[in-house]
Amino acid sequence: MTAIGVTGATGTMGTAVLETAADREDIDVNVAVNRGADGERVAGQGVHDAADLPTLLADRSVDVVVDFTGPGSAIEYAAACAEAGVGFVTGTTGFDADGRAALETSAERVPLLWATNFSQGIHALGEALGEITETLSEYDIEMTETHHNRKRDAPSGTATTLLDGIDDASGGEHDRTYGREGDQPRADGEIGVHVRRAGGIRGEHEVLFAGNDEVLTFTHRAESRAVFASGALDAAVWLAERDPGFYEFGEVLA
Ligand SMILES: NC(=O)C1=CN([C@@H]2O[C@H](COP(=O)(O)OP(=O)(O)OC[C@H]3O[C@@H](n4cnc5c(N)ncnc54)[C@H](OP(=O)(O)O)[C@@H]3O)[C@@H](O)[C@H]2O)C=CC1
Ligand SMILES: O=C(O)C1=N[C@H](C(=O)O)C[C@H](O)C1
Repeated sequence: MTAIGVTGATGTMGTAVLETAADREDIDVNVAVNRGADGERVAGQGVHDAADLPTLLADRSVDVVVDFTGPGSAIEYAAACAEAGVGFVTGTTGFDADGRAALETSAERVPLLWATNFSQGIHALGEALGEITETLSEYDIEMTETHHNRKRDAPSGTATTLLDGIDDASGGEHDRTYGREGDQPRADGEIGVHVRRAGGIRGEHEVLFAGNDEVLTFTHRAESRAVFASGALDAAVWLAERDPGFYEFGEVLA
C-alpha cells in the first residue's frame, strides 16, 4: 500500500487524482491540501490549508506527494517534501530553468519524478517521433496543441517535451516559430508551434511531417483527465520504492 499526499487538491487535476485514488486498492490518501482550503471535501477527503503541509507530513505517514499545481507552488511543495523525506511526483508544467534546477536540488534528498504528461500514449508518441525524425530528416515539421480555455502556460509542457525530443533525435536545435503573421515564409529547418485554447478540451497534440509530396500526422487526444491521474498514481507507487534522485515517467513504464 502506498500512502500519498495530494497538493492542489481542489484544482481540476487534484480532484481527478483524488477521485481516481479512491478507486484504487493500492493507494491510501493520508493528506490533501490546497492554498486557503477551509474544511472543503474532495472525493471524501478533508482538504487542509497548504500552509500546514510541513506539519501534516511530519505527523502523518506519507510516502509520496502527488502535485498538479503551478510552478511556484510545486517548487515550494517539493522543498517541503525534501525536508520531510517524502517522495514527490509532479505533473506541473511551465517551469523556467531556475524552477527545474530547484526540483533537481530537492531530488538530491528524496526521489522526485516530473513528467509533463502522464499518458502512455504520449510517451509512446515521444519514442516514435525520435525514429520518424531521423528517417524523415528533410521533411518540414509543425506542432499544434489544443487545450481548455483555463490553461495558463503556452505552449504546453507536453509540446515542449516532444519538441525537445525531436531536437535530440535530429542532433541539433530547430528554431521554433510561435505562430505566423504577415509576410513570414517558412525558414529552412524551423518548426512552427501553434497553440489553441478553447472550451474544455482535455489536451490534444498533433505533430505533422511534410515533404516529398506526402504528409504524415500523429495526433494524441486525451479523452479524460483520468488518464493523467492514473499515470501519476502509478508513478507514485513506483517512486515509493526508489532512492533519492530525479526520475522520468518512461522509467515507470519500462
Ligand atoms: N503532467 C500531466 O499529465 C498534466 C499536467 N497538468 C498540469 O497540472 C497543472 C494544474 O493543472 P489544472 O489542475 O488543470 O489547474 P487548476 O487551475 O484547475 O488547478 C491548479 C491547482 O493548483 C493550485 N495553485 C495554483 N497556483 C498556486 C500557487 N501559486 N500556490 C498555491 N497553489 C496554487 C490551485 O489553487 P487555487 O484553487 O487556490 O487557485 C489549484 O488547486 C498545470 O501546470 C497543468 O499544465 C495538467 C494535466 C495533466
Ligand atoms: O493543462 C492541462 O490541462 C494539461 N497540461 C499538460 C501540458 O501542459 O502538457 C498535459 C496535458 O496536455 C494537459
